[in-house]
Amino acid sequence: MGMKTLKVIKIGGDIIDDNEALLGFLKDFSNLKGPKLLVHGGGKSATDLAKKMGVEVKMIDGRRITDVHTLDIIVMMYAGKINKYIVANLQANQCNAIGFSGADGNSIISTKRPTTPVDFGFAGDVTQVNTEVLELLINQNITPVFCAITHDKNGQLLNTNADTIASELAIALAKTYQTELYYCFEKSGVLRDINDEFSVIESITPDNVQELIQNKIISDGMLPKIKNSINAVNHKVNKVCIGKSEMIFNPFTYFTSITK
Ligand SMILES: Nc1ncnc2c1ncn2[C@@H]1O[C@H](COP(=O)(O)OP(=O)(O)O)[C@@H](O)[C@H]1O
Ligand SMILES: CC(=O)N[C@@H](CCC(=O)OP(=O)(O)O)C(=O)O
Repeated sequence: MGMKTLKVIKIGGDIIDDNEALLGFLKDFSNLKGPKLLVHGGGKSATDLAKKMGVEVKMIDGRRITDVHTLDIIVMMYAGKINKYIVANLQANQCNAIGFSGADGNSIISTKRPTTPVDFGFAGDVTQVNTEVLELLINQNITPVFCAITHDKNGQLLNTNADTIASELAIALAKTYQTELYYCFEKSGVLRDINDEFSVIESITPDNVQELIQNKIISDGMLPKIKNSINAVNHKVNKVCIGKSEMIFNPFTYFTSITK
């Protein structure tokens, strides 16, 4: 008997910010058959709240510099408000879901990033993913919903980019399932010209990615997505797609495919 297919789906700041879009997505997601896992960001909501609270926001290469005040804000926003709202609305659609940070079930352990060349503060690089609890749930048709928070096993919560959470989970679960990784965001894929929705790059490989980064076609928030996509295809993830969430539900949608 072959392995079951697991879909790991990541949604980002733009869809989370738009309540109607988010509820529409959660309805479609609930109707998806088969094993699935959802990862959400929420960077935009965290930035808005930080500004309201007078906490300075700094991002470098699509990653947040997380000082002690920012850490409080992101834990409240990601593991609290957003995660519980998503789980409640999956329940409203008869999708039995359970919310996770990396501390829950000891599922994702990380270490604080080295402070050179850039000090990102309380940001964690993933060192270990434990899938036992996740597999128990998934096999009972319960859907894990992850926020972008990990822990260091010494009581410290750390901020980890949501794109990285998604790829690390997809890679770790690839030993049990055929995994497919979907990065959903507001554009139709990786665009050759950021202002032209029709300029979707169909396929990106480890061979042509460097050129796209050097030519600044890929920048900002697309950098973590692409780096994590390449890492995933290099570690037995069967399929990696970047585009609008429609790509999961409608076979006629354009998107960018990352392949080996
Ligand atoms: N070539 C590109 N194609 C599409 N988006 C790009 C590209 N280069 C940079 N970007 C930027 O990356 C952003 C997506 O990253 P981010 O804002 O972190 O999204 P999310 O919150 O969904 O992870 C886009 O909104 C866009 O501004
Ligand atoms: C370290 C780091 O950058 N963490 C991210 C985690 C949230 C995230 O990735 O949100 P989006 O997917 O909506 O961008 C941040 O705080 O912005």
